[in-house]
Parts: sequence; structure tokens; C-alpha cells
Amino acid sequence: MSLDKHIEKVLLSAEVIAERVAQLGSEITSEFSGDSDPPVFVGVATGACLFLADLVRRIDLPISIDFIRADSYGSGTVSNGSPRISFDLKLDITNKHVVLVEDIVDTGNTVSCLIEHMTLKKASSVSVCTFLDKPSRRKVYFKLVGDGKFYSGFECPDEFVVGYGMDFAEQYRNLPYIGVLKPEYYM
Ligand SMILES: O=P(O)(O)OC[C@H]1O[C@H](OP(=O)(O)OP(=O)(O)O)[C@H](O)[C@@H]1O
Ligand code: HPA
Repeated sequence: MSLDKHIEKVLLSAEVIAERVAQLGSEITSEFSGDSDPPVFVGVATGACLFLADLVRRIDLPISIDFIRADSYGSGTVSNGSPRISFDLKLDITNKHVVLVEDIVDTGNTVSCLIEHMTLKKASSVSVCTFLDKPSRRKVYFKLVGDGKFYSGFECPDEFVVGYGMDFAEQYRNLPYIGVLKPEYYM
């Protein structure tokens, strides 16, 4: 059974995604290229897995990579409003520049909780690089740390999207594009 049959519309093709990820990689490389201390890229599991893998291959700097996990959606499409860190960093980020790599910033609950967490761990700056930004759904406004910047691949319409790492009930992460499911599959 092909996954494509579950998709009502494709919002971003694999080709468009690849082009934008390459641009983001160049932008972040330029931003940190004069810095003697290259950043730690922290992928927010599980959703950012594909974006992180593609993005870091476009960064021409001696970076480190780590993962963190914060869950708030369970198997549904609505945030429970209080993300819980269920898997923490392996690396010490004290006095390090951190680039938090997210698949999507929606209500802002997850990224806000993670920025707070990185602040407590004494990162010298925290930037956010999100593949999608859904500002129409924002509930929490977050402040970046130090010289941190906000990088966004694309603005996402107010729809629950899947693919390129993003799931509905843990499915569809492996789609190479971003799409919206047919209504009968959001159940
Ligand atoms: O801005 P927010 O409303 O907090 O939504 C964004 C977060 O929601 C998803 O994570 P989820 O908790 O579903 O875990 P997952 O990455 O394992 O899918 C997504 O990967 C982001 O981390
Ligand atoms: O639109 C979305 N799709 C998948 N996961 C998400 N987490 C927050 N918003 C979304």
C-alpha cells in the first residue's frame, strides 16, 4: 500500500526542500565562520531527524551534533501545552553556541521549553533553525539567547502537515516531501 495514496496535497516537494536546506546551510555557515568556537547542532527528536541530517551536510564548519527529545503531542494533532524533556543531551554545552534544529515551530511550547533548558545549561547563545514555522498557531513567544538568531525554511499554513520527519501518530515521517493527509487518515 503506497503512502502517497494517503496524501491529499503536496505542499513542498523533495526538490524544493533540498534547495532551501542548502540555502539555510550556507546562511548558518557564513554566520558562524568568523567564530573560533563552532556551534553544537541539537536535533529535536524525532521530528527533526531528516532535516538535521540534510542540514548538517550543508554546514562547512567543524560542528558537533547532539539530540534532545521533548514530547507534547502524543499521537494526536494538539499540543498538551507542557512539553516534557524525555531524553537529554550527551554533550556539555556550557559556554557553547547552540543551534536548536526543529522540524516545526507551531504553538512554540516545545522550542520555548528547550531554550529555557539550554539557558539553564549555560549555553552562550541559542539559535533556532526550524524547517517549518507556523506563526498562525503561536501561543508562546520565545526569546533567543545571546546573539542567537531564528532561521526558518518555510512558513507553514495552518494545517497539520506530515512528511520529512513529521508524523501523525508516528506514521508518515519517511515521506520525502511535506503534505497534508486526506481527512479519513487523521483518525
Ligand atoms: O511548537 P509546538 O506546538 O510545541 O510543536 C512543535 C513540536 O511538535 C512536534 O514534536 P512532538 O512532540 O510531536 O514529537 P516528535 O518530534 O517525536 O514528533 C515537533 O517535532 C516539534 O518538536
Ligand atoms: O503540523 C504538524 N505536523 C506534525 N507535527 C506537528 N507538531 C506540531 N505541528 C505539527
